[in-house]
Amino acid sequence: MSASADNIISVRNLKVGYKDRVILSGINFEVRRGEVFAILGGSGSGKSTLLKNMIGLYTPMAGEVLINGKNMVTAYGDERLRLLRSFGVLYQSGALLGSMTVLENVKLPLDVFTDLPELAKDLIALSKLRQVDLKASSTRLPSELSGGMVKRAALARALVNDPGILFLDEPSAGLDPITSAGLDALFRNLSRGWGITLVMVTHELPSIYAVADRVILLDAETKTIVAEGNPHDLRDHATEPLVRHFFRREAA
Ligand SMILES: Nc1ncnc2c1ncn2[C@@H]1O[C@H](COP(=O)(O)OP(=O)(O)OP(=O)(O)O)[C@@H](O)[C@H]1O
Repeated sequence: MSASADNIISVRNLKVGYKDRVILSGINFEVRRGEVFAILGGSGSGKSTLLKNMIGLYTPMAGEVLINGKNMVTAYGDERLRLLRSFGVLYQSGALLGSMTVLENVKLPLDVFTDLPELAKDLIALSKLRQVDLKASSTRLPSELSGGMVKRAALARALVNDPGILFLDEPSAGLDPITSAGLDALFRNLSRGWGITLVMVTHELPSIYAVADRVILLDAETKTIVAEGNPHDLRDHATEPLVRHFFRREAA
């Protein structure tokens, strides 16, 4: 089997930053189909910047982001649109529209990208709400939901186009540990049960150990990746002080 057959995302020699300020360079890694991949690092190490460059919100200074073999950086027109539709994104805030019900929020991408009849859109959106265990709240407004429920509703919306890849920016930010653990279980189910590839930015160690198959650790000082691998292996076997410290800071 070729090394690339299982890779759904390849990041090659990526250099990212703002104006002429380089935040990260020499970034190389692969994300394997179906895995939960976490981008880790201290505050300001460039996790969100890397994610935003991967999903096409920013243009890298150099390098490639291949998604299903297609370069996100240079894709334009219909090819770019197809690439954008091949993944979902869960933003940190959830970004639900306050004046719309949960169901209407989840349907939004179908309104934009398809001309399906309303009934079909309702059925698809309801099936996604069931997938995240939120079907009973479909007629509620976002203001009537808890923080964890807002995340689930936003997740249903990110899943509504049946993406093969889901990008998540700090999905547990601001949630209590129990709600956060519930979301982790949902992420595991999306990966193991539905075969969706998850790429998440996080610094919640319990979540990392609970769901991530592989991780990269970014470092603001050297502006690059300082460790890559399974988080349990890195915790138990890493010898570099910086890496040991990151993975053991809260571990028993
Ligand atoms: N829009 C922007 N314009 C200029 N500089 C930015 C912008 N966004 C982030 N930065 C800078 O880029 C660096 C990396 O920020 P980034 O938000 O990617 O880090 P992070 O690892 O996600 O941090 P955190 O965990 O605190 O969210 C920081 O020095 C930050 O000040």
